Amino acid sequence: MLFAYIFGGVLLLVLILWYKFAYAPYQVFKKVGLTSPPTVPFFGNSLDIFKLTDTVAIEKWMKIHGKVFGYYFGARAVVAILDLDMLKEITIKQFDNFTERRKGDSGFMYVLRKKANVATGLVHMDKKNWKRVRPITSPTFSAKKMRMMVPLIEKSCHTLDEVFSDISTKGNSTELFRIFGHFTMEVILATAFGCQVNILKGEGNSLTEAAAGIFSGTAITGLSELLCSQIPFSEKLFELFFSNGSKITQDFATLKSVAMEVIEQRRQQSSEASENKNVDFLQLLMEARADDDTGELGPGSKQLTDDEIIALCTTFLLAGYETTSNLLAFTAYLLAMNPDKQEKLIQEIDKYYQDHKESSLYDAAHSVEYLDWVLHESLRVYPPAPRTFRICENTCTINGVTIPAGCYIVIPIQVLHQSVEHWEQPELFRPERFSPNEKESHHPMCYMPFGAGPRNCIGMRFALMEAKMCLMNLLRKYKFERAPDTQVPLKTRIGVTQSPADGIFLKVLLQ
Ligand code: HEM
Repeated sequence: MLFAYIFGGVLLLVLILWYKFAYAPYQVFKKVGLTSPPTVPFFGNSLDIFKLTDTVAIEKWMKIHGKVFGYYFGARAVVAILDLDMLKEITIKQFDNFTERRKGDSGFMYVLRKKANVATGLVHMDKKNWKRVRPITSPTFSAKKMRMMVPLIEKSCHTLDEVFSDISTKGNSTELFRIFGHFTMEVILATAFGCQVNILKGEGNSLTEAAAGIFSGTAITGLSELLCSQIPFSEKLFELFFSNGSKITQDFATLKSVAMEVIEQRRQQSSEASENKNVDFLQLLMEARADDDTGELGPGSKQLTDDEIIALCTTFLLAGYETTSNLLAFTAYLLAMNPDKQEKLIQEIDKYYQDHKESSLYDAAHSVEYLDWVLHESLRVYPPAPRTFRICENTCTINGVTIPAGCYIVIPIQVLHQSVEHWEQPELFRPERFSPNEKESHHPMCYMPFGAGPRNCIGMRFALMEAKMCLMNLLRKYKFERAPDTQVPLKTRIGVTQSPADGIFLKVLLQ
């Protein structure tokens, strides 16, 4: 009798587990007639994603299931969309139903932020808060405001020049991804945290260490999302595991306390003459700040709390540092591998300076058209953000496809950029694709390195300005050359961003 009870109990438990982890989550697409690859209990299709990366897995599934299909990341239902008209509906026309990108109030990063008391930044912000905060933040990225930050970027460009001068005399190949990483870290810490650091010259401090620590922590976000999708109490486990004393929690806390200190200092200096004022994101966001810092601002409020300012600056660091260093490193690689294109760019730069001897770096960087094409083509070949997401708020039907409420939509940027349907010989680096004549012939939705619609990358203008100034300064003097240890073809690592898997080894030569 006892045996029968135990057997019955075990059977019931197995049935419940099977229903919870192997059956119920995987009915979403069947109900609306969307095809999806076969699932593995608990994991859904995530094992393929861990093995291949989502970009490669989507390319593989697309060949079987077409331009719109579903897959499961753990228990999370994700719809992959490669149909350009549908993408336009989702990112632009029906934006109000697809405003959110990812659930900001779950996962490993959320737990860390919560522990360090750092609020959610723009990237993961929910619809209500995003609708209030984005319009306040957007003006800080206007062309006029960006220009005010030029001196901060120029400073790091000059230091980078010294580093390159040193490298070029040695004549051997150098790993450039790390160096560009130091450059973009310096720039973002100066512009977002108001802190002048000299990482390019090998000087670190608690802030640079904290920023680097947070980046190493993002490596486990995929696994944490899988657990959170299946097991609701996973966050509690993370909270226990990453105690207040853990390194990464401390790193978040360091960023917060540095930013808080700078805010306090600036407030004390606020009575000083306005020409002494620092102009950086922190300052611009502070000027949009509420006097009454209760944190209870209404939906129409045009002001930010201190917590929101710090969360935004942390987001700028997370979203802007690695993406821009990837762009610079990939561009250097592509120029070295395509010497004719590099030669043309150098000639265009020389020609510009012959006619404008006294030009500022900013003006030069924005006047040489070919540099713009080169960067756009580099972003097409190796998009630093290889995908982005939206969440479907209410069940809807677009172009005959029903998308259930709560589903994530993945926009596979990298796959779109490499599609033979949209690009002739997509594997070739051909900046001329972005000349005014050719540009018109592309559907706007097949190229979106900075995303699309009202929730696109807020830092696009800043990233392009920084990359242009950096390359313009370097290519006046130096050129990149393939070395015996340059990896061909280049292997990339696709995590939160796409980066060179083993660095970028190139020679840097004086022209
Ligand atoms: C080459 C460099 C960069 C690339 C390729 C890039 C790419 C992207 C992409 C694809 C998105 C998602 C857009 C969407 O879902 O439609 C995004 C969002 C975002 N990016 Fe960038 N980004 C870059 C640099 C920066 C910089 C320098 C900053 C800040 C200073 C920044 C801040 C942000 C923020 C805050 C968001 C979220 C916007 C929102 O949800 O309203 N990014 N970026």
